[in-house]
Amino acid sequence: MASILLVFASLSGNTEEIADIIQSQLKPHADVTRRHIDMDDIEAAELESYDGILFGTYTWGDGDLPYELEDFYDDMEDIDLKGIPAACFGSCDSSYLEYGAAVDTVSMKLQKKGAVLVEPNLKIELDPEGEEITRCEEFAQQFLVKWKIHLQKA
Ligand SMILES: Cc1cc2nc3c(=O)[nH]c(=O)nc-3n(C[C@H](O)[C@H](O)[C@H](O)COP(=O)(O)O)c2cc1C
Repeated sequence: MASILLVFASLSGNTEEIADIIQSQLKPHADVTRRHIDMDDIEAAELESYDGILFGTYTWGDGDLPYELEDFYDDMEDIDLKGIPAACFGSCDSSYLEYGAAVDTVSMKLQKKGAVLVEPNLKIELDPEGEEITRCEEFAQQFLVKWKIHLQKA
């Protein structure tokens, strides 16, 4: 079965909740490896080893990356993700000017390193509730559809 890396940074658990919903959708269709940056041991080079990447992050400071993601992000400079389908998600807070900016930063980096962004960035207001849960499920389902098409072409 083809493999997907579900990797995320989450301090207070909101991005992790989004990751949980995504994981529940992916599970029957792919071999999913889940990594919590800061809690699990993961090097940026590990991103190269999967057939697909789902990357989640919350936003800190003034539209900044979380501290625990900074080294990982810098190390991404030295990897090659050529042609790997990817998508990004994260919990955000609309009371801040730079809404979910870290999600955009990470997705730009993935693309710079050659990954193919197959879904628009998913930004969820704080913890997913009601309609937002459906948006997370649809995001995962859409990713799967495009990911499978991509694998067939490769
Ligand atoms: C000091 C601080 C700075 C933040 N800056 C931003 C920001 O610039 N943009 C944004 O969308 N959210 C910002 N947030 C909100 C967090 O991203 C939000 O609380 C998110 O749900 C945390 O996700 P987590 O539960 O996965 O850790 C900030 C929160 C704190 C405490």
